Amino acid sequence: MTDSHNKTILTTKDVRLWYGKKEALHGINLSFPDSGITALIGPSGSGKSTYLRAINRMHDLVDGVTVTGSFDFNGTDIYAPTTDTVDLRKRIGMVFQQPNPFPFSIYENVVFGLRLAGVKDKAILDEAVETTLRQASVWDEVKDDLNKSALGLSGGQQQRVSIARVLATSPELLLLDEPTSALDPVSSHNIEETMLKLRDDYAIIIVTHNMQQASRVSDRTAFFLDGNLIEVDKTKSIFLNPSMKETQDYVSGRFG
Ligand SMILES: Nc1ncnc2c1ncn2[C@@H]1O[C@H](COP(=O)(O)OP(=O)(O)OP(=O)(O)O)[C@@H](O)[C@H]1O
Repeated sequence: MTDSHNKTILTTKDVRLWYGKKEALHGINLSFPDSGITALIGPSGSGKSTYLRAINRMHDLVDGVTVTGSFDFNGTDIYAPTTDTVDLRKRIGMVFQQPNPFPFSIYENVVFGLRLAGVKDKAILDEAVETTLRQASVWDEVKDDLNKSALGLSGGQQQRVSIARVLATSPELLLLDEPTSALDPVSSHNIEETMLKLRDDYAIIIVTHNMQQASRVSDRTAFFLDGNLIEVDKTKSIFLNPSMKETQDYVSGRFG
């Protein structure tokens, strides 16, 4: 939750980002508590995903992107040249719109990051598999099929296995980029239940187009428009009593 005893896990200041010469983020100042869910909402092209991807340096993989500003993650300067991005992405896990299991067994998907980190002890791996699949609310559905291919699962199950894979490396922050937009309503509901289960133990940032989803799951909501952060507040305030006219227009469906 986001009450006053929360510590801040991430502080971003004056974040600007250019795709080539085009400035897509115009100076975002936004901080996040160490637990609870923050939803990023706003019309298409407002910069939500661009901002989210900047947090774990996903833009490093794309030519021509320039990022400036400060990103303080629990004392780590995310963009310092000495920051190891592999380690960073373990600490800041990301779940994408399309479930993206590897073409391996369910078990091997979940332990992928642990194996990369050199963990070999089968008891530790087994325990991580059960714990994270339970956290991701998919254990009961897959426990008898751990050695079967993850590609044989439904989209919703694949997405929850992807969440377990991210949880297995003990992240401090989870980034979810429209995690339910490719899923049917029942699978989306399952993912929302999973998020609600995780919110006390993890800091979670979710980009969503679905305003009902933002209002159901998030503690705080940040409204983006044209590469600017218009306002951030408790989710109830954003939906019922926003400070800014642009937010009011968006949440009442007047545009976007
Ligand atoms: N790889 C890219 N190259 C050039 N411009 C890009 C790229 N990705 C995004 N943009 C531009 O940056 C701006 C912000 O896009 P972004 O995808 O972050 O918005 P968004 O709010 O997440 O939108 P959506 O809800 O549609 O995903 C848009 O003008 C978009 O066209």
